[in-house]
Amino acid sequence: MTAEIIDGKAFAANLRASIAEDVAAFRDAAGRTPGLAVVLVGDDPASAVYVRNKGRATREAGMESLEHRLPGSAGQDELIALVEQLNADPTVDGILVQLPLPGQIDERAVVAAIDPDKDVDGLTTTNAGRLANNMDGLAPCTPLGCIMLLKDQLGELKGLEAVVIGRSILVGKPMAQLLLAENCTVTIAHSKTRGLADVVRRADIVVAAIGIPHMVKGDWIKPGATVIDVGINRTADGLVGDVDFAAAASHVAAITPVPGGVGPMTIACLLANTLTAAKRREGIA
Ligand SMILES: Nc1nc(=O)c2c([nH]1)NC[C@@H]1CN(c3ccc(C(=O)N[C@@H](CCC(=O)O)C(=O)O)cc3)C=[N+]21
Repeated sequence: MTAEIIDGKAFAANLRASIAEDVAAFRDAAGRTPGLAVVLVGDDPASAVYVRNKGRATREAGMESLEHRLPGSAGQDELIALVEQLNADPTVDGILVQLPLPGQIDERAVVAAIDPDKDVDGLTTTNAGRLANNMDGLAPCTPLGCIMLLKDQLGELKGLEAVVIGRSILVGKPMAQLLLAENCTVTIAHSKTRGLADVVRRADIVVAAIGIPHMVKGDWIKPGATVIDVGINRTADGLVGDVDFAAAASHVAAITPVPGGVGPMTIACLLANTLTAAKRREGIA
């Protein structure tokens, strides 16, 4: 058996094209263009590349990209003042503060300042609470993209055993919530989980979001399982995921590659969330 390689890049390209059509319809209905503000503090080169890619994708979808840069020495009050200015700006539908932030800034305080209805990263406690309560809100982009790939691959997810490895606020926890909303039986495993290999062996769906290159071994994964690899690790061998891809690919049903899997979906879902936020602000379904 050879695994199907899930083409996240192609799926994301289709999604972006369909968002671009919806953006055009939004512009006709609302008489304005949806806007995404991206805030970058400092000059970390990897963050600068991500921000540039997000800006390009935003414009390609026909939306306005507003980029704000603050020096790495910026204070927390200065950053929060910028967030509040963006909250009040009627042309801004989505606000993304690129993480991580420099050490002198409390990320939690900055995220808490974002208007939850513009929180296109889904990081505020309000949006986490909405997700936990099955209310309309904005869910984090990476888990949203993973769910789209899983539904496309498997159709109905009801009753499947899903194991999420990782419990971050950005990926692991919201991923588990979204899988639960799809009626999966969900286990969240993490660095302190005992017998991790045997926990993972139960899974029909494995979502790996640990941040350790090739930590998940091929023989941890049940034959015929579907594997979503969220890891993006820069190593001497280039960009690799959290799953030992070659070993898993021999017996799983389907697996996302790194790069070209989840990463492009994250950016496409950021655009989707921005359009969702804009429609809600305009009272368009
Ligand atoms: N507030 C905030 N929100 C984020 O969503 C956020 C963030 N901060 N900080 C950094 C991480 C990282 N991130 C990625 C998005 C897309 C790719 C992506 O498209 N990756 C390509 C490869 C890119 C490459 O070659 O480096 C792929 O996997 O195919 C990767 C990483 C979003 N992040």
